[in-house]
Amino acid sequence: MDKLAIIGGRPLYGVIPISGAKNSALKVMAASLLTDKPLTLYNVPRLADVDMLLRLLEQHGAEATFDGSTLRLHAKDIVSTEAPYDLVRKMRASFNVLGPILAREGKAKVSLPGGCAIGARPVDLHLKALTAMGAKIDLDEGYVLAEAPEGLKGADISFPFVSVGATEHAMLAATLAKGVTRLENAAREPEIADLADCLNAMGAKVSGGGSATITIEGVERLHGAEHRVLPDRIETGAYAMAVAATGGELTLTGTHSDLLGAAWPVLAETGVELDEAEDSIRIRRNGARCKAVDIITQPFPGFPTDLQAQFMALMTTAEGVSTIKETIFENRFMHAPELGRMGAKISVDGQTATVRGVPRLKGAPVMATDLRASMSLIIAGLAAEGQTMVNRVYHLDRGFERLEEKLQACGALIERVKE
Ligand SMILES: CC(=O)N[C@H]1[C@@H](OP(=O)(O)OP(=O)(O)OC[C@H]2O[C@@H](n3ccc(=O)[nH]c3=O)[C@H](O)[C@@H]2O)O[C@H](CO)[C@@H](O)[C@@H]1O
Ligand SMILES: C=C(OP(=O)(O)O)C(=O)O
Repeated sequence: MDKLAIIGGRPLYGVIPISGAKNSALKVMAASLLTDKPLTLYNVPRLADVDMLLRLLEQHGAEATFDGSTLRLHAKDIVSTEAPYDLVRKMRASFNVLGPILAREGKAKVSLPGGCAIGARPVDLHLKALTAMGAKIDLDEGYVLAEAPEGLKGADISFPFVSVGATEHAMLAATLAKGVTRLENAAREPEIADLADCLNAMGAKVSGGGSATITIEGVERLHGAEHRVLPDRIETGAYAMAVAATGGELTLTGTHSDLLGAAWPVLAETGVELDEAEDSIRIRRNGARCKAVDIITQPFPGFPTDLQAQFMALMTTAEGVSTIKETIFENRFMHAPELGRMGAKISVDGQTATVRGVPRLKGAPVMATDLRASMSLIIAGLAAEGQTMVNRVYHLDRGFERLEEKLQACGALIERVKE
């Protein structure tokens, strides 16, 4: 298992190009199963999760060609309606092939999903949405068996709470349903609007993507299209927090501040200097320590749960006491004890962590527990005095494209140790 060795305590200076968003790329890739015509996607990040989903799509019959960050997918025929455990268990988004296969073929058998172990993460809202559209759903030996031999039909679906995955799943399935589907209390994450744009380019009739009410008028068939994946807001926020922690100045290109929702004003409150141009943002901290700021994770446009771990790393050396409340996932503080190994003062009580800032962390061996937690350890390692060894970096490879290369170009001493 690879490790990352970091010698910390150096400021970051330079330019980091932001990749396409993993959490959008995976959903628009699943959309390719809705049509027998080619879908060309630009700005697709080369990540372990993308490779894993490609293997799943190929198993269903899609042909895939990757050229740089351009991915061409062509699911001319669906040769298998079954998504096996081994290809679905590692990643949440692979479950979203269920809706497209069911909508196109009238049946699907998909393993229950995996993904980061940050909570129970049931899929009841996904299944209720598909059931409301007329699917007959059974669970058997860890698989969801879904049938809709006459096709799916439009439905009014009101989600009891916001779910990104369930909103996307319902949108994907509803594009080919007979009649109109209305989603209430839909997730408003930027990736939802991106998926709606991609589906519309394919001939779907989706309106309201990115708002709490989404309407999908079903169409007979979808066609080929080209779509550019939006920038990764979590990668953007993570590098912004990295330079806030180490000091220095980074320009992040191919991204913009609107994607960060509440994380942008929160960063400003910590005292870092923020600037933005049309297609880039600049973050600078020289001298004074960051100030402690309290946050509560919320669905977009609130502070994203996927940046909570990275923000906690920043707060470990801030001036003052910060409280961090996690409201989306019940088990997403696994980085706290790891940060503690480096001298961070964090106490966790249920869903709230209290971080008492210390002037400096000290490098230590630490264990990455999930994707975003891993990035928090990288940030802490970059800011800490001495060497940090981050174990289990395969989590990072799921979601941060060319991480070492991007950081090395800005002066970080970070190396992959192959084992
Ligand atoms: C691949 C991908 O895009 N993953 C993102 C997606 O995950 P994901 O789509 O899994 O997250 P959801 O928004 O669905 O989850 C929100 C909450 O709803 C619960 N829930 C969800 C569905 C359901 O059927 N029943 C249920 O109870 C979850 O356990 C969680 O507590 O959004 C999360 C919230 O922004 C991000 O952290 C993940 O990075
Ligand atoms: C939690 C994440 O991924 P997944 O939903 O696949 O576990 C993530 O992207 O932070």
